[in-house]
Amino acid sequence: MRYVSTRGQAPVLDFEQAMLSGLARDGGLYLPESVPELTDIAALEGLPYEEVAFRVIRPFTGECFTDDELRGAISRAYGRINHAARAPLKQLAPGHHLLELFHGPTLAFKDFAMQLIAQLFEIALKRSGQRITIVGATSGDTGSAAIEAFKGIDNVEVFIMFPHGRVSEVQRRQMTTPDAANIHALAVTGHFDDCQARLKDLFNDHDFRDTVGLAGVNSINWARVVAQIVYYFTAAVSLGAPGRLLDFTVPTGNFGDILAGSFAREMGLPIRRLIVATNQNDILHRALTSGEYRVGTVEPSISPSMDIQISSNFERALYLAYGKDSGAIRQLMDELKSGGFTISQGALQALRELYASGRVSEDETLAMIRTIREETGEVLCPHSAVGVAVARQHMEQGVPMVTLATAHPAKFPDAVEKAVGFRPALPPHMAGLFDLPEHVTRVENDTEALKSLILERRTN
Ligand SMILES: N[C@@H](CCOP(=O)(O)O)C(=O)O
Repeated sequence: MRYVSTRGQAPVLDFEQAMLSGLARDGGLYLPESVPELTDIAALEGLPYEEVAFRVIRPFTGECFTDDELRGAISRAYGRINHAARAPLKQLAPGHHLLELFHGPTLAFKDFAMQLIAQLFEIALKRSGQRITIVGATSGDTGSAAIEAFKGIDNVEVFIMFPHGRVSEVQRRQMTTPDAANIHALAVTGHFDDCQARLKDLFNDHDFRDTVGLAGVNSINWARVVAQIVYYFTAAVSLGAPGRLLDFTVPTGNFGDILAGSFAREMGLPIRRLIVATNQNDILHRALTSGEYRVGTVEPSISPSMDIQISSNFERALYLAYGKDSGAIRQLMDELKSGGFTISQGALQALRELYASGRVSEDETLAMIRTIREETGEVLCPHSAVGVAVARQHMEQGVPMVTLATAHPAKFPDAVEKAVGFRPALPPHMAGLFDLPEHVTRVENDTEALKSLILERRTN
């Protein structure tokens, strides 16, 4: 299996090289050259999550990992998800199902990919003896998942940038309280897009990149996306796939999770539509409805993990919609530097054949948390509530809808309390979170300052 960059000017790599590279050297994102078809989808019915994961991921890894290595990594990763089904499906209403992705150690869907790639990184680095520096940008959930997955792993130093004052207190404490020598939490002055832009600056400085052995664990890393394909299969098969069409609604910020759904469809899963659910930071909804991808100001919201305007993985969706024309993608990404671009009619039509979208205000999000609590007793996190609200706008008779519940409500107690009048309890393994000392460094939104800090702090 070979991986190519969306911008067409970086070396073609295998899975392990693409995983360890993160961003391609031409600034693009890696994608598989072709997508393997999963032939016997019906046979997945009733299999343990780990077995489905192996069957879905295996075709993407090529010769990079033996079957035993991959099975071992999967089993260690998902052994940490605190639910027998790993990604349980709950019925919210007739025809509407919630896919709970928050039973992992950091209570967000990010654990599904992060736990696995940490295992794969460890195998690869042990083999090569290479030492790497992971730098990540987070609006709240990716950072804590990365820290939890990579803390204490040999040969890996981790720096996570989060926007100062713009993540929930639980998310911040998850990143600042781990006391591991290889972890560095950085509170950046600015918003998530600033953090992600600085991250790309670091990758695009090839001298710095090579000096520190830079690696990325955001969903710019293809390995993140591939691990997230799995739960589309487990959910769909338990609802009757491949014999039944279905829709998924995905709370969306950086477009990685929903993009994974598009690959599940390419592999043969009968997904009719993937519905992008956004909060007031609605660039994706605006792009899909108007064809104009124009960057606005990032507005803080009660669903902070989706407070994103420049959605990294949309580049992969555009590459596919433009018929893999990397020249066109280079041109669009150039225009993005001055604020945005117009999607061509052909590409927009291709995108709309698969994606629909909706936007939910802050009040609608709170109202949906309340409504679902009243109707079902379930308490949703604000991101999942955005998803459920948009899903309800798009439901069609006879087509089951699955909404991804991306985080546990206890990560966002202020928003939940505002909606339903109480603060959900953290699970027992996180009970001491508010008593632990925090370790965090304040950093300006400045690439050179970041480089100096990383060079000074790294021990590898
Ligand atoms: N919503 C994310 C932002 C980064 O997304 P990623 O999927 O590219 O890592 C977060 O919570 O950090």
